[in-house]
Amino acid sequence: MSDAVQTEVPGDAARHLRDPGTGTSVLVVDNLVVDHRNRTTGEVFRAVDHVSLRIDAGESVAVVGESGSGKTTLAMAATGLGTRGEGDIRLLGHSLSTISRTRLRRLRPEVQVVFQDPHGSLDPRQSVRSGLRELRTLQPRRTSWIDDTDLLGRVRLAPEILDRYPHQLSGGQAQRVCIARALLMRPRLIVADEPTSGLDVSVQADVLALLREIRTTTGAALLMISHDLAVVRSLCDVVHVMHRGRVVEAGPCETVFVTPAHDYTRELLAAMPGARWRSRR
Ligand SMILES: Nc1ncnc2c1ncn2[C@@H]1O[C@H](COP(=O)(O)OP(=O)(O)OP(=O)(O)O)[C@@H](O)[C@H]1O
Repeated sequence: MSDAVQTEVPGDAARHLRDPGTGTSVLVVDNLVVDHRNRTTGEVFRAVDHVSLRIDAGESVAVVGESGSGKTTLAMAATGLGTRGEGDIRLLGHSLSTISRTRLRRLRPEVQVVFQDPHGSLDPRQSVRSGLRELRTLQPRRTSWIDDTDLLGRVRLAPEILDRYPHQLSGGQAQRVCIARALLMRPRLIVADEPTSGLDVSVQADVLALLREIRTTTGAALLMISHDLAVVRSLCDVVHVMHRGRVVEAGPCETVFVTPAHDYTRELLAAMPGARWRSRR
């Protein structure tokens, strides 16, 4: 597999993609193409168009772009959770095109996804406690490192939450429960798909701080999907800017936000002036 470079990724920003793999990559995506077919008309829509990216252990990588640019399709295909597509994907050292179903199943707990709608991610019929019990039954060894009370403490929730059902939780509490469930699995990669956009502004910063803390304390890599450059700025090392299925610019956040090379990135930044960085030098 080559370390493919998007030809349209400019100058220094491409360096991250050109660097040879260090052997510690949790995810390497090479030239991914994903098409969606409209079931009624049969029309094919290219949602991801020859995209490459790499996430090393402990690294925090963002994919930004407006709604419909293909971010979620990319993340789901790259982690083996969505439409497979064409191209080479190596997840935790395994090629998704040749991996056996059994091995992929074993790999699943290593990749945890936190979605935009926390209530939609939780089973409404299960209390928090019974939801955690179910995960523990499925993965007894992996989950034995922490008890429920300490786990909730890690996401700053009181033990009383254990006996609540999803409808009895605020959006922020429900998202913390989702993060706790992900954390329980001791994942090597957390995919956060717009994890704060469904939440009140007042709790968004808390959830971001929590994700940052979890990254630091567990060493898990993070793939952050967002249309919000301020969120990316607060959490990520590297950003890939997606536009109509293609990565138009990629590189360290500071480089991309201080000296954006592509018109589309400049438009995104102009729409959100607070996200623009001044050089730290
Ligand atoms: N299952 C599907 N079938 C057909 N088209 C799809 C399917 N899933 C996504 N699409 C289309 O693919 C394109 C990319 O969608 P995707 O959800 O990946 O974008 P996104 O950047 O994550 O957008 P959003 O932020 O709104 O979720 C969109 O035009 C969407 O309508």
